[in-house]
Amino acid sequence: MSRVGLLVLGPAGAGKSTFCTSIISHMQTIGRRAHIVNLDPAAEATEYEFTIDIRDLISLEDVMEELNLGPNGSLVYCFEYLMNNLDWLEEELGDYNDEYLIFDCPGQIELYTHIPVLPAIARHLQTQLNFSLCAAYLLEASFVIDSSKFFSGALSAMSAMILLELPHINILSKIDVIKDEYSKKRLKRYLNPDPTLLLDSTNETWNPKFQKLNKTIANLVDDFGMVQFLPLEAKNPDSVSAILSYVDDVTQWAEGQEPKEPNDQIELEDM
Ligand SMILES: Nc1nc2c(ncn2[C@@H]2O[C@H](COP(=O)(O)OP(=O)(O)OP(=O)(O)O)[C@@H](O)[C@H]2O)c(=O)[nH]1
Repeated sequence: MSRVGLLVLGPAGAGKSTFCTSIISHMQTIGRRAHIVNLDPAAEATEYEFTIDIRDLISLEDVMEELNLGPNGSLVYCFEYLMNNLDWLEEELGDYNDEYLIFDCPGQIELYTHIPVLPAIARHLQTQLNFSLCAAYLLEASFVIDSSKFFSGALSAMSAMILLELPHINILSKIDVIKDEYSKKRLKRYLNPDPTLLLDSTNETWNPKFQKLNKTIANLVDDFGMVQFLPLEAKNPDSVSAILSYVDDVTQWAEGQEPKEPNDQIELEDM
């Protein structure tokens, strides 16, 4: 039986660590064992202790100080160091066989959208350590409910999806922040959006000379089927549970364990 791992990705402040701790709470409630693997060498303490912590291998502060690098260069160095010391990760993961491992990743999305370090680590987890992995890409709902920002968010999510080549779900986080009726209506439109329709409102506000480019991007997003986002309110156990059951479906479907394509949309009313 393979081990299950969820890679939690997304820009800084999208709510990744909060989501990870909410998963642990949920798992405790349903009597399933889960652990956080912290892959952020600059992480701050969270409600739950990290079971495995990259900072036991290397810390961002040390790299910045010793190599005189800035924060981003140091982060890349830390990941390359991890890549060259995968036996450390292998040893740390050794004892957790039938448990759920949640990999909390750094918010510097270039680690999974530009350079192939995290994809290489994911590949190692799959091929050498027998993991079934799924990637959850978080974007803040309040950021995305604007057409031009939607496209930039969707492109970053798509870039991660293409580089990682993992079963992938997109999540709109912090939906509880969206309170007024007008924004709630907009949110619904963005959970299962039609990129070509969103294009119309983008073109209204953008310089006409970009219309052809906007159309090409909308078609690209449409073609890749990057059109579904799941709503998340991290402090709402029903919301976390709905996402985890979706993750299970996506992972099992990708593994060919269940001939069922997970395409049922989680409705805001379900939560
Ligand atoms: N209202 C609300 N706030 C949230 C939610 N999830 C996270 N937050 C808040 O958003 C802020 C950032 O959350 P984090 O979980 O630290 O975000 P992160 O993506 O791990 O951030 P980095 O580690 O910097 O990449 C914190 O103040 C959280 O309390 C949510 O569902 N609702």
